[in-house]
Amino acid sequence: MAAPSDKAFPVSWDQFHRDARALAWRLAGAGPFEAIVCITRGGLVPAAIVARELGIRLIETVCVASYHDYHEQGSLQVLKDVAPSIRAIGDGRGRGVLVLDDLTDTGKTAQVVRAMLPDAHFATVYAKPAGRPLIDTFVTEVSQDTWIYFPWDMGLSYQAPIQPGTSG
Ligand SMILES: O=P(O)(O)OC[C@H]1O[C@H](OP(=O)(O)OP(=O)(O)O)[C@H](O)[C@@H]1O
Ligand code: HPA
Ligand SMILES: [Mg+2]
Repeated sequence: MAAPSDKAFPVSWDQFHRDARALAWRLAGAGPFEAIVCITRGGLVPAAIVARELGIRLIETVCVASYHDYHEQGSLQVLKDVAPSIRAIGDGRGRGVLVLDDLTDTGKTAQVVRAMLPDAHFATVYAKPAGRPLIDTFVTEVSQDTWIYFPWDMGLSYQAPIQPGTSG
């Protein structure tokens, strides 16, 4: 389970697009990739952006769920495996396949997918130190006690002024 986070790292759509595009620039020299496997659901968003930038049209999902409640990692469940046709790419161990997720935190999700595709190239937009060794390419590292707030989980809301006792 992820420790309750002290720090918040909010990411806007604009920032996420820029960071995902920066990831695509880094991946451009690491291929060629025949297919993307995105880890749902968070991996669907960077997958769309990276696929567009790198001209990849063969997109597969592996469906993994672990954080059932906010901040709490429950038991990790693989709801849908990688299709045999994608597993068969390259040497049958994932060479030539790009695995994408929005972030790695404890690294447990990446570890489960790495067991399916050991030679695939693993990439995330954000990485925390515990998950970092599992990932080949990422853009921004944040500390383990930081919680990343993605734009698809947020909405506009009132912010109290910094100075206590004053109104906005
Ligand atoms: O490195 P870990 O500690 O395993 O955590 C990282 C995973 O947790 C989140 O997914 P989550 O299981 O919450 O599902 P979601 O993508 O559907 O939001 C995130 O999108 C990563 O896939
Ligand atoms: O920091 C995080 N933010 C959003 N989802 C997550 N899932 C694991 N860690 C995180
Ligand atoms: Mg996820």
